[in-house]
Amino acid sequence: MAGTGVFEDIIDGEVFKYYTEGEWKKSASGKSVAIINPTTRTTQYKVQACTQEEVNKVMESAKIAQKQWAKTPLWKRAELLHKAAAILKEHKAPIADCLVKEIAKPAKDSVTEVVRSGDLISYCAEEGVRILGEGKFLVSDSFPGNERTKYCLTSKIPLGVVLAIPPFNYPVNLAVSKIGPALIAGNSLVLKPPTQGAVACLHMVQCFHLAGFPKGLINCVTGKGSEIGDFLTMHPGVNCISFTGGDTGVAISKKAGMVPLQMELGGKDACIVLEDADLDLVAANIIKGGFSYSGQRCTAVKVVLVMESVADALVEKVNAKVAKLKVGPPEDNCDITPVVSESSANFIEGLAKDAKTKGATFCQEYKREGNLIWPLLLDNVRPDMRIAWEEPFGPIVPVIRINSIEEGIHHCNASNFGLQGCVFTSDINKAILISDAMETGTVQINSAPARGPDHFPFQGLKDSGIGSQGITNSINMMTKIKSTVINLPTPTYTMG
Ligand SMILES: NC(=O)C1=CN([C@@H]2O[C@H](COP(=O)(O)OP(=O)(O)OC[C@H]3O[C@@H](n4cnc5c(N)ncnc54)[C@H](OP(=O)(O)O)[C@@H]3O)[C@@H](O)[C@H]2O)C=CC1
Ligand SMILES: O=C(O)[C@H](O)COP(=O)(O)O
Repeated sequence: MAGTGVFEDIIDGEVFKYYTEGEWKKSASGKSVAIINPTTRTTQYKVQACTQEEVNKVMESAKIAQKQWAKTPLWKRAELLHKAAAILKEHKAPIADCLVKEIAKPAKDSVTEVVRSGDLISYCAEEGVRILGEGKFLVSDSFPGNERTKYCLTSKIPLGVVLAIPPFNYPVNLAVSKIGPALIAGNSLVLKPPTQGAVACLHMVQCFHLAGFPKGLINCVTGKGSEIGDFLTMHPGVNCISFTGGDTGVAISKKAGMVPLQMELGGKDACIVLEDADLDLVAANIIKGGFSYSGQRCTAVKVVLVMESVADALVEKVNAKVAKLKVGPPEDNCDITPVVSESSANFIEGLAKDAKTKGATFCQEYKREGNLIWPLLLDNVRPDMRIAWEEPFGPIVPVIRINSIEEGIHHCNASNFGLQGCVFTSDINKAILISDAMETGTVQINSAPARGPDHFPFQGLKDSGIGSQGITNSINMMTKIKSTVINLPTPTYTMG
């Protein structure tokens, strides 16, 4: 039950509090934001609608706490992160239950997300101690015309206050993928969780609180992004923004000040299938890649580009697997659960209707009950259909038949997105050539796109993002370089 046991402090009546100064607080706004359960379509939880004044205080608190935290030994930072990871995993059940109720994530996937998040935090701690524990030592005479009279010591220092904004579909995992690197690098953290997923995030924040992090170091403000978001991202107290979500990120990148940005945005991940592909493997990966969590993954397979000669056989195999997908509530661990909101379901429906009007082959009847949309494979999709280019973020996968590899690569690269892609073939030489030609941050060979494991670099090109995530890259992105140069009166060379 949310807000009970070790989590009882985070709620007041029926409204969850926000967190700053090491305390759970009620907002002076007197307003709350309802979190609608996608399955029941009724209000499940309520969180505070924080005020701008409260954001100002949070930023000041984070700034003060960061100065002290930057003087905390790396091993101590890591120790606290390991504690938080252990507490998070210890309480995976209530946090997972929040995910089930807030974002209709299947129960077992919800538990997996929380455990994966604990593992991510611990890996952050270990990686941070390694990479932040070393710098560079440069000598001047490696540059022409110089004697060895200068020693340059460089180190990675924190940026200051990191603003973390995760999306609804991995509210815990994509929060800690920002929090862990920020903290181990010596930064303080202000988290603005997605409205759908906010209560799971607040429970996660309580785990950091119980681990004993310094007051003011970690803060969590709640409220609709459309209401409080701009005030946060344009706040002068912010020294770095790490955002994951949709087009909102593009708007933020135009409003933010002179601060480092880490943006993971939308995707239209293409799955290119060659004639020599293992079609059983392909079909299994289209199901896993295209329909997991009802397609609400930025790395979902979002368009299949299959050689005409094997298209019929592939579509038949995929349809047979679609028929076996369990559709229903997340509590029953169904494969296909309600999408996150009515607006999302309406958007998906619009794409399906457009495809229908323009002549796509519906391999299944379109069916929807509330936010629950039955899995749909669309064959004979053409480039004039919206589904060929737009990101449904739903259980609908378009198939475009191609007659050459070049045609597949062209469609993939004509997209404004460039997150991931995948190619299925038994010829590794062709796979590498195609991977090199695909303008995406990652190409998976003979498997569906995926961000995990979380220590792999993860980046979007073009409209899919700025910078690179993955634990090591995130830690480095949340630091800057400081140089100290020692000037000697006369040249000296260290002798053996
Ligand atoms: N590349 C990646 O790794 C991922 C990309 N995505 C993409 O995100 C979309 C779906 O996720 P979704 O959560 O709906 O994305 P949104 O962009 O709508 O929201 C992402 C986050 O931004 C917040 N937000 C909204 N408006 C503002 C604002 N003006 N300023 C600051 N923050 C704001 C949201 O808060 P609130 O919920 O209160 O509106 C939420 O926490 C899809 O396009 C998907 O592809 C999603 C996950 C991962
Ligand atoms: O935002 C997303 O959808 C996630 O980055 C996908 O992560 P996964 O590929 O590990 O499920």
